[in-house]
Amino acid sequence: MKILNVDQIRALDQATIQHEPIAPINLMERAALAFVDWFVDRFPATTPLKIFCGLGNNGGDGLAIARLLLERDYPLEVFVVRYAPRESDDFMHNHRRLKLVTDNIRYVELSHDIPPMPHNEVVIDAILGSGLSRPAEGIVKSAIEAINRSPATVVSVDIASGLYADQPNAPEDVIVEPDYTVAFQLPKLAFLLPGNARYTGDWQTVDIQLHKRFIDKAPTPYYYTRPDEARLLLHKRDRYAHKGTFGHALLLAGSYGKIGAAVLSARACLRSGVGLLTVQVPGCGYPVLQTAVPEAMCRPDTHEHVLSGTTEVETTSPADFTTVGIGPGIGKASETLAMLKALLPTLTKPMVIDADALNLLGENRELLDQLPAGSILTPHPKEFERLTAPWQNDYEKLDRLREFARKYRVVVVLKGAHTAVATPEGDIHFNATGNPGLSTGGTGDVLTGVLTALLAQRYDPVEAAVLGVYAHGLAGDQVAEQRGQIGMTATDVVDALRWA
Ligand SMILES: NC(=O)C1=CN([C@@H]2O[C@H](COP(=O)(O)OP(=O)(O)OC[C@H]3O[C@@H](n4cnc5c(N)ncnc54)[C@H](OP(=O)(O)O)[C@@H]3O)[C@@H](O)[C@H]2O)[C@@H](O)CC1
Ligand SMILES: Nc1ncnc2c1ncn2[C@@H]1O[C@H](COP(=O)(O)OP(=O)(O)O)[C@@H](O)[C@H]1O
Ligand SMILES: [K+]
Repeated sequence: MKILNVDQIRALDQATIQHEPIAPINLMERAALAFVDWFVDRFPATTPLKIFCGLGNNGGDGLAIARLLLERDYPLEVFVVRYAPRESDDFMHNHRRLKLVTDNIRYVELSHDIPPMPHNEVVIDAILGSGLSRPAEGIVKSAIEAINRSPATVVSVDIASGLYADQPNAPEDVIVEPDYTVAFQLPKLAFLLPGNARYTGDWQTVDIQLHKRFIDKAPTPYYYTRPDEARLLLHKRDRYAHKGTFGHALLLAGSYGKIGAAVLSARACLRSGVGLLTVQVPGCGYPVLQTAVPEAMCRPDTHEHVLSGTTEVETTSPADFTTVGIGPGIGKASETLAMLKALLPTLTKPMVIDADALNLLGENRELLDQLPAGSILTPHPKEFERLTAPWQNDYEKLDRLREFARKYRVVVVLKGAHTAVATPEGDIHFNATGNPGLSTGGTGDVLTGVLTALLAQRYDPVEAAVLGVYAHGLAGDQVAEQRGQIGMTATDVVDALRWA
């Protein structure tokens, strides 16, 4: 699913109006109906409502929503926040329509016009939408502050009032902090950024049948992966396949005290369809790995505590494996850095790089040029910062991410809520699955195993990253459903991986 910027959304609106064709006021009605369909499923018709409307089209939506909810017998009051002398045409049209069915419209011009909003009420926020062009001030600011102070449940129409859809807000900006946002058709880029979590609540999109061909043609670097889109990426298994079909992966993982990372990664790799797996661990990890993961072959490093790259019995060289995954639990010993330096120039096929392997790259940036094209890097934000430089805000972070992926021709999986997968072409795919239960040690090691398995099966690296991140988050969601987020462990996530 594409994410469009505000100018494109405006153009999309116009394209729908012209090509369908549909009158603007009827498109607004369709949007209001879609909101109301969402709303009535969640809040019974006895819920007292206060609907705050601005003077633009977001306010027009609010007025139409008010009329449609009155038809469904909700007890409600409408508050028009009158911050300017100018109203949009469709606002005025809906204002006239609403006045025909209720006298309960009040005007908020001064602070004392703002009503109390007790905890049993629902507030619908339709003050400002995607047309926000400057920070909220005056009575708009006061209304937003009052909404945020109130214990009522808040639902924002299209986007929280005061939040920019595709550019950074200043830290001092006053923005509605909703419990829910119901957005029209497409998510806004702002919804996917960690700094905006307070300003989106639980957000959803509702379909208002905007012009599909316009969306298909609109250029954008930003995508949001829906479950059906992710599932389409899954390769079918050939009836006559054998284990060679699914590749032989080499995982370089673990150090003294962190052999568990190697175990988790190896188990996840095996649960993600790899044909054969060899794991190289420091000598001390050999009995652990052979016992915990009997399906994997194990080659012990000659070094007892860290990876140095040499093995007792010289076997296949890393370059001869279908792919290599490196990083979970490896630490940053000088021997391990030496191994990485020797390894990179020998590899040509895309590989997976995680954890301390990324930190070693950050400290030895000349190595970045040696990464095989199409490799997948899986930093969390701190690791990504070590690879680049600190950023001022989430938008700058996205720019960094796109630049980095383009410059080194790699796929960067920036982990966290709505993990962002940046491609060598400079696109970013945001993930929809996962939950804060995954914020527990070892889940990143699991992801490395998953991605290594997909590269071994010869998935295109971008598809591997998008699909792997989706499946990993989905496993986390399944665990959360069965046993809750708080008790989730990385092992649970491995066991919940499903590929169907
Ligand atoms: N696109 C779609 O698919 C559909 C969109 N729909 C709906 O339309 C909404 C977008 O509508 P919109 O463009 O009228 O924007 P909205 O935010 O309501 O008001 C802008 C006005 O407010 C003003 N203004 C700006 N900042 C301000 C501030 N801080 N304080 C005070 N004023 C401020 C601004 O002033 P100006 O910048 O012109 O000076 C302008 O006059 C969208 O979110 C959705 O709800 C649906 O109905 C149908 C399908
Ligand atoms: N709040 C969250 N929502 C969704 N996914 C999350 C959240 N917190 C963490 N995760 C996921 O959990 C994993 C954590 O990886 P990482 O930080 O490397 O941990 P570790 O190194 O301990 O395994 C990543 O895949 C990340 O996307
Ligand atoms: K709003």
